[in-house]
Amino acid sequence: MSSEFGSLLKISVFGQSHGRAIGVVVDGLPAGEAIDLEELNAFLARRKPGKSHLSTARREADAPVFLSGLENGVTCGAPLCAVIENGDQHSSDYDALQDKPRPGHADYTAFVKWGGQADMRGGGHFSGRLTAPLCIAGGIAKQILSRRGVYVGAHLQSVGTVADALFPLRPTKELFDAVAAKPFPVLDDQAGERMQALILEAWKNLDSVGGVVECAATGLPAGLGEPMFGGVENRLAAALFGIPAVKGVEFGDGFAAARSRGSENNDPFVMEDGRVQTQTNHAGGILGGITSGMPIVLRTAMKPTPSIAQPQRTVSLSAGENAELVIHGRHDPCIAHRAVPVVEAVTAAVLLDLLLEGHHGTF
Ligand SMILES: Cc1cc2nc3c(=O)[nH]c(=O)nc-3n(C[C@H](O)[C@H](O)[C@H](O)COP(=O)(O)O)c2cc1C
Ligand SMILES: C=C(O[C@@H]1CC(C(=O)O)=C[C@@H](OP(=O)(O)O)[C@H]1O)C(=O)O
Repeated sequence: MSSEFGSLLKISVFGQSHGRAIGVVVDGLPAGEAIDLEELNAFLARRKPGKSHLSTARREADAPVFLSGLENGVTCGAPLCAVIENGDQHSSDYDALQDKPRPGHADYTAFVKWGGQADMRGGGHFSGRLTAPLCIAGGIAKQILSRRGVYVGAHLQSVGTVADALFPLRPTKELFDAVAAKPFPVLDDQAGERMQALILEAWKNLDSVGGVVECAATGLPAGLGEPMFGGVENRLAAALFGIPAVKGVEFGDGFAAARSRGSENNDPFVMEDGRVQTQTNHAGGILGGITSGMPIVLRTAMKPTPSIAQPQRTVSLSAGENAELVIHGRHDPCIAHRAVPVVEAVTAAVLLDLLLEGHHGTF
């Protein structure tokens, strides 16, 4: 199934942006885990639409209802199912798009694949809206991981050409919490101001802008993962590319490593506190697909929002001729800042799955 990922921890996301509800089934959660619903709701609120002029004007409560798997706030071992009702759909915004696919969105490919049956209102099943249930699963995974000393955090590393600082060599839980508490999730607030100005400038010009999310995970043991196709990078990348608008994933220095020398890029091993560690972390905590015990560091490149309000060239599918398209509706002028908790969620889900494998499904 294409909307499902995971090995022992299977996460299946369902629904369409303008359908009645969206939701998630999480199978394989260890039993007996208390889930702090206040903390989970605060996590979901970080992604929620309609909070400011920097995001889509669609307003949703994003309040999950748990149908199974959670009894008195504790996981019971059965598959957990949570749904979020959709409440603020403006489906008429999408009437004209049935015939004229939006450049950069999935309208055309969904039309080809599903023979014109695709529900593309609000992006349908391809919508960024589906990242809300993903955050339910990942928010739960984050709580289970943090109880075991594994912390996952992220920040907006760039918008357009404006860059935030990078995470330090050893990011702490306190740093992750501090960024998560900010209305705009950056390390350097001055860079954050410039990013926000850039997003507004793009929006005023009926345009959109892309960005990069940097994510790190600390506290993982060395030795998780498999070589070749079962590597930690492979597993993370496969899931991260499921987030709409992700067009690139890099680990450690990623593409910059290709411009560096071995003498710069190798991370020297040292004994510290009786453990093998590395002095630098160009590898992003993964060697040969297997965790080294250093923090995992990854970055996702988010493209600029495809739905922009300027006139664009497209085609009329019914007439088979070129056409012009002007999109009316409520869209994010930038996706990347709202994707920060989503990248955390997906990373946490994959890492919990990997840890469960090492512990035969329970730990
Ligand atoms: C949190 C989030 C919000 C998004 N908001 C919008 C939006 O308002 N308008 C839009 O056209 N695309 C938006 N997208 C991106 C589209 O869903 C995505 O580009 C589209 O489904 C095509 O998938 P692809 O870009 O991965 O190829 C959003 C994505 C995410 C993750
Ligand atoms: C609703 C959310 O984002 C939506 C993601 C999205 C898309 O095409 O991905 C398009 C917009 O949908 P609509 O036209 O219905 O307002 C966004 O608002 C959300 O993130 O919860």
